[in-house]
This record gives sequence, structure tokens and C-alpha cells, in this order.
Amino acid sequence: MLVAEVEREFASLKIHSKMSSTERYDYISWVDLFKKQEIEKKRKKNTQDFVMEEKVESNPKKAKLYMEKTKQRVFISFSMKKDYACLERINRRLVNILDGLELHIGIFNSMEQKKNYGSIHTLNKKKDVWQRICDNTIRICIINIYEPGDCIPPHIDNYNFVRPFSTMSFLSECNIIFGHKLKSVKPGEFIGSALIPLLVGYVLVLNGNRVDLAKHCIPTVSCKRISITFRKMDKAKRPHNFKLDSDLQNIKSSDLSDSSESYHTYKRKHL
Ligand SMILES: O=C(O)CCC(=O)C(=O)O
Ligand SMILES: [Fe+2]
Repeated sequence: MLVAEVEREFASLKIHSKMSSTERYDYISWVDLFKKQEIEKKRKKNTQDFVMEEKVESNPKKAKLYMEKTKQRVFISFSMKKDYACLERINRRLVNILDGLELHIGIFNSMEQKKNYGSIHTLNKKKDVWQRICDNTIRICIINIYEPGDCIPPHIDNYNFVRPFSTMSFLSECNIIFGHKLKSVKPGEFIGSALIPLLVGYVLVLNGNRVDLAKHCIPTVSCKRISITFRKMDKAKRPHNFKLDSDLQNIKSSDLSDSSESYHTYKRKHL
């Protein structure tokens, strides 16, 4: 039944391809989908499907498991894309510079996208989902606040950060451009081999060796945008006498994700 539901979602997604990308995102959020499923279930009150689901859900433990499995299936079925390919010749070899890249969508529902960006506590509530994505890589959290006109020039993230790392997009959409060689055409405008739109609520996971071969950049944004990047620092590369930030000492450990050791925020402007 669930597979059919997902297929139906896909089908309607095609019909809705004229929607703006943000609307399309809202449409496929799994959180919204669950709400829809609940309504649907109530509507089908007398059907066999409903009776079967009721039986499962009347046992709280099984209900939780069922919900988890549902989430996982919905999540895997249409909330992740990872077969990116963009070939570039590097040192005479053809290399897929996007190998290992994953794009996760539908983690935040429309309300959460609008209201809750930037709160580590909110993200904690999503622990079950985003820990799967970030694979416990959350040690350092960087919040980039882009004002209109801001950009991030081509770079490879510092090698002291363990791969994979991930970045979440909030407030407005933008593009991320990848390429072994990225050309700057004018301030804030770049040409590369691959462009991926980052819509609100998307989580991009950068992984694999290729992330170290290809640079990435965010061209000038036209609207305010916030991205949150989660990374883990290689223990061996921590600065000598590394200590946890003093402002973190007073935060109850239950307020932080269990994998958070250091949490640091800064505002990058006018690069
Ligand atoms: O804003 C983003 O989505 C990416 C930011 C980025 O590449 C970085 O902080 O290194
Ligand atoms: Fe980066």
C-alpha cells in the first residue's frame, strides 16, 4: 500500500512540475505526507487496509516500529538522490567529480522550514532522520548567513574536516556549482561543470574522494539565505591544547546531540 502511495506521490509530482521548486519541495515533504496519510487512514475507516494498520498500531511498540519503517521507506523511496554523475578529465583520467554526493529532501515540513532554521535544538528533534544522513559527523556546526549579493567563492573544504560532511539550506534557494576548475566570470558569478539547485530544506552530503578533487562555490544569492554545515574535525588534527568552547560548558549535555562536542557559529559576509 505504501509503495502505491509513494508512486502516486511521484505521479502527482510530475503533474505538479509547473509548481515553483519551493512549492514542489513542500509537496513532497515526508512530514506533510504523514499528515496526509493520517487523514487518508481516517477516511478509509471501513476498509481492510485500515483494519490491518489499526491492528499493528494498537500495539505501541509495533506502532513505533511501523512508523519508523514507514519513515525509512518513504525517506529512501523518494527523499534522496545520490546517483550524480559529471565526468571531468583530471590528470588524463575521466573522473566523476560528483561521486559520493547525496541530496536529501523532505526533512523539514513547510512550517519548520519557515520557522525553525538555525536552532540546534530543533535539529536535535530531527535526530532520527538527520543522524542517518550525517552519520554522526556532527561535531562542528557552521552557520552561513548570506545577505542578498553574498557568495562563497570556489573552495575545497579544509582537509582537517573528516568526510562526509553535510550542509542544510534554509530561507531561500540557491545553486551550488562544482568543478575541478571553476572559472570566475565576474564577481560572484562562476562557471563549473555541474550545477545543483539547493532548495529550502535540502541537505547536501559531500562524501568520497571526489569531494577533494572538485571545488564548489555558491554564486551570488538574490535573497537572504542561511545554510548550516555539520562537520567533524579529525581528532589527530585538532589544535594543540584543544578545549571545548567555554559557552558550551554550561549547556546541559541533553540539550546537545550526543555527538556534539564543539559548536561554533560565525557569520560569513561579503566574501
Ligand atoms: O552554503 C552552503 O550551502 C555551502 C557552504 C560551504 O560550502 C561551506 O561553508 O564550506
Ligand atoms: Fe564548502
